[in-house]
Amino acid sequence: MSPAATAAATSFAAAAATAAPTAPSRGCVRLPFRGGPGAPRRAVASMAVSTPRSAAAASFLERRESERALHFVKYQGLGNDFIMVDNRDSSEPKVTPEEAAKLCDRNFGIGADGVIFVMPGTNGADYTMRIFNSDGSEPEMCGNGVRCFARFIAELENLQGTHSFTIHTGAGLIIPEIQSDGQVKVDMGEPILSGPDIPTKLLATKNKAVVQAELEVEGLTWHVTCVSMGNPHCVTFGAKDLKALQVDDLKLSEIGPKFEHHQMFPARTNTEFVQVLSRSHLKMRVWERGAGATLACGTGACAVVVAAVLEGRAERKCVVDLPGGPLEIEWREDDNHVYMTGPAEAVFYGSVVH
Ligand SMILES: N[C@@H](CCC[C@H](N)C(=O)O)C(=O)O
Repeated sequence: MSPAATAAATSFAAAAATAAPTAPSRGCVRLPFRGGPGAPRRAVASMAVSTPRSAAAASFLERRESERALHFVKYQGLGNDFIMVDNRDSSEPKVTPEEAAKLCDRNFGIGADGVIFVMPGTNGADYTMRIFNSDGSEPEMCGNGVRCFARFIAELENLQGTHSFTIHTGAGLIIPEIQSDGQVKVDMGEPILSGPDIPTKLLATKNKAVVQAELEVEGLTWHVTCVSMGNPHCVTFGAKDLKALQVDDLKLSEIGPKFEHHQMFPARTNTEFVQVLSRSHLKMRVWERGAGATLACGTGACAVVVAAVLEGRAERKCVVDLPGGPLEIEWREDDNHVYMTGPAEAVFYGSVVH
């Protein structure tokens, strides 16, 4: 994927700026916003552009019509942003991990925390979700991504109102439900607590789970609880001999990678740093495996509530504040499933040529 083959809205802006004036009845290149300020940016064009066309406009149109054009919609869930690709016609992702990394680059590409593919269902599920992180690695699951996925399906299938889907993921079957207010509630399944299955080499400390285990990072002994929501998470409320974490004070980009690549995590790890505001209100920052500091992490927020319950710090139903906004998380006692509720919205439509 050539970095020069930038998002269509960018190319489109250039094309529109240089296109010769046209009579409205013959069509015009219209830029791009429909609806109010909150409405998604849509690179919308009436394509009957009258001659003469400028070179920029011509090359834009050729690229747009090329068979190699990849159309995408950018979605975000609490600022965790994804390039969504309609991949319903194939079980092979339309872009490679290397291309995904380039697309996610915030300077030389579109910019995103990951690329998500809507694929045909497998194992009886309605759809399959695959995702590449912004470094090109492939995680098993993505909580904010699955909310975006549900809203993207509704858009593709032109569905209005409440709907739920079964989605096959690397973490098993995940069930998002679009609610009447547009929020998406997701049955995220059961947390995995056994060390080798997370995976972590840290030894179990409590009923086969790794709870408040000691982990040496940067000369400090951190207390960590490890949880998999299909993907691995290391949750910490602080280090020995330090007072309670003030998450805003953390130097995340320095400390985050030390956890991510720690030898105790053979598949690397996502790490959540958490401050307890009350027994039903937590505040966290996240360093994501393969994506770095992001504004939100849905699986991370679920892991945080599970860890807080295991450590006796919080109730099973909490609001979790992330830099991008709050998520409602509940770890239900009756079915052992974790439920996550939060927003997801389309913010940008475009195309790239690869
Ligand atoms: N942001 C996501 C998690 C994405 C995957 C993660 N980086 C990993 O490698 O496991 C979420 O909202 O859950």
